[in-house]
This record gives sequence, C-alpha cells and structure tokens, in this order.
Amino acid sequence: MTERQGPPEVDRVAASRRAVAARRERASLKRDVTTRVITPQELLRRALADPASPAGAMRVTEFLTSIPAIGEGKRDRILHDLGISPVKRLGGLGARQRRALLDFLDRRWPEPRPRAGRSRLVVLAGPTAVGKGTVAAQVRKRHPEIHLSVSATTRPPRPGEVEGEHYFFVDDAEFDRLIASGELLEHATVHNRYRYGTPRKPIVRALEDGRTVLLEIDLQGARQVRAAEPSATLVFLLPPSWDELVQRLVGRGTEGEEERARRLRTAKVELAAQGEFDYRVVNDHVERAADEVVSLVT
Ligand SMILES: Nc1nc2c(ncn2[C@@H]2O[C@H](COP(=O)(O)OP(=O)(O)O)[C@@H](O)[C@H]2O)c(=O)[nH]1
Ligand SMILES: Nc1ncnc2c1ncn2[C@@H]1O[C@H](COP(=O)(O)OP(=O)(O)O)[C@@H](O)[C@H]1O
Repeated sequence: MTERQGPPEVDRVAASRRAVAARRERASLKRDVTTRVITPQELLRRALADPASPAGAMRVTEFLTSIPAIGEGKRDRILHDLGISPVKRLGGLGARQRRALLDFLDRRWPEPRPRAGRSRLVVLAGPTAVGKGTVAAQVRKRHPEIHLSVSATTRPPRPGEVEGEHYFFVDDAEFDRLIASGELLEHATVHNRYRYGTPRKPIVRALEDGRTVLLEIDLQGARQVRAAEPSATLVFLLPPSWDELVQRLVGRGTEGEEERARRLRTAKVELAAQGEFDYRVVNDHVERAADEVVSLVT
C-alpha cells in the first residue's frame, strides 16, 4: 500500500510545527517577565507593535500570571477592574484596554527613569555571565581615556587572568587589612563565596584627573557606591533573554553545575533590583552595548 501525502496533510504538519514553535516562544517570553529580564510593559509594547508576534498571541491571563506576585485570584480581579475579557490576546486589546493595562503596570511597576546630576563615577552591574567583563573590556578598548577599576578579590585566579589587570588576588588576611585601613570604597561577599572590593585610591586619583571611572561590581557594591556617592551613575546590564543568560553561563565553561545553579539564584535577586539603577542596557551585541554605556556616561 502506498501512502499519499496530500497537501492538506503537509499543511497540517507545518501548522502544528509552527504552533509548537510559537508556544515555545511564548513560554520563553513569560520566563523573561517572571525572571524580570524584561518588564511587563516591554512585553506589552512588543505585542501591540506586532499583534501577529508570539507576544501578540499571548493571552492576557498568561501575561498577568507571568508577572511576579500576580496569582490567579489577583489576575481575575485585575481583569475585572480593567474591564478586559480573560479570553483576550494581548495583540487584540482595544485602545482603551491597552491604556488601562499600561497605566496599571506603570503604577504597579514603575520603569526606572534617569536621574539628573550624574557624576563620572559609573557602576556597571548585572547578573552573572550577562557579559559585564566583556562589555567593560570593550569600553576600555574603544575608550582608553576611561579608567576601569581593578578590584581586589579572595577568589583564586582563573587560567589566563593576570594579577593587577583582571584583579588583585589577595588572601583573606590581606582583604581584612584592606577593609580595616579604609582602602576599599566598597566590598562584598559575592555568590556567598569570595570577597571582592574596589580600591579607593586609584579611583579618587582618576576622578581628580577629570577621567570617567567605570566599576564593574555586583549589586551589593552598587548599593554601597550609591550610598557613599549619591551622584554616581548606575547602569544595569541585561541579557536579551533568560535563556540566553543561561547559555552564556554554560558556554563560558568556567563553573561547574553546582556553582552555575548558585550564580543563577543570585542572578534572579539581581534582576529583581534593576529598578534601583539609572539606566538599563541590553547586552545583545558587545560593541553596541559598549557604545550605549559610553553614550550614557560621557
Ligand atoms: N562588590 C563588588 N563586586 C565585585 C567587585 N569585583 C567584581 N565583583 C563582582 O563579583 C562577581 C563575580 O565576579 P567573577 O568572579 O569575576 O565572576 P564573573 O563575573 O562571573 O566573571 C561579579 O558580579 C562581579 O561584578 C568589587 O570590587 N566589588
Ligand atoms: N553580547 C554577547 N553575545 C554573546 N555572548 C556574549 C556577549 N557578551 C558576552 N558574551 C559571552 O558570555 C560569557 C559571559 O561573559 P562575561 O563577560 O564573562 O560575563 P560577566 O562578567 O557578566 O560574568 C562569555 O563567554 C562571553 O564571551
């Protein structure tokens, strides 16, 4: 018996493949909102710009429950209050419903607005493996006039890391001494593991010389710098998606599975704090992201 594959069946197979791919993309977008890689407003803007996109095809119910702290009960109350039917897809919202939903999101989760009166002390932070080191190195390559701070750390050097260039590698006793003598502008234990700190003197000197200073440090350090120097400019580097962040961490190959899991837990905490920063830059392409960082601070 011969099997005939008529065009309708071919179409069905293709349609079902497309449906699976679209479902996967919607799941990935939901993860991005849940992990706060993108704001709900950003997802909604994408849906409205292209109703046929995976974002546009997302049901308003799925959208709302992907937002941290919105469960099914709250979701239904919100939809009722905003006068939106639960069967609606984001791309199919009417003009009044879009406005109502965007206003609601802006009240609930205001997007960071740049502050006035920034200084040339710039902090670049962001989750593990987002590419902070790579982008900072690109900034230095393109703009040697920008002073890149070299931190002290109790972490052992990775292969290829150079003392005084990537870090000052010190033991616990020396780190204690640096803290006690006030030689660190800020310091923190990162990923519950090793200690890292920013030597104060080179920064003060570079700022006195009129140079822009870039610190590539973690969230705790960024908060300390803001407290010590409120006019500092805080930039948060974001991955294009949560899945891409995981890929970069795995692809770098410098941590085992347990350490990667630990870092991803910290990453969720850091992503949740991005609203404290003055600017957010997506590290999609290294050169573009480096240019954006420079344009924000010079
Ligand atoms: N607070 C603080 N964090 C730092 C400092 N230097 C590096 N870090 C952060 O420590 C974390 C771990 O750095 P590292 O061990 O080089 O790993 P990687 O960032 O995954 O390449 C990163 O989030 C860095 O931004 C510092 O001087 N102070
Ligand atoms: N824009 C990018 N696109 C693709 N891969 C990137 C990008 N930026 C960085 N990477 C890669 O991601 C991995 C993590 O980058 P790294 O600079 O070590 O991150 P971090 O300093 O934030 O921990 C590295 O393998 C790096 O080559």
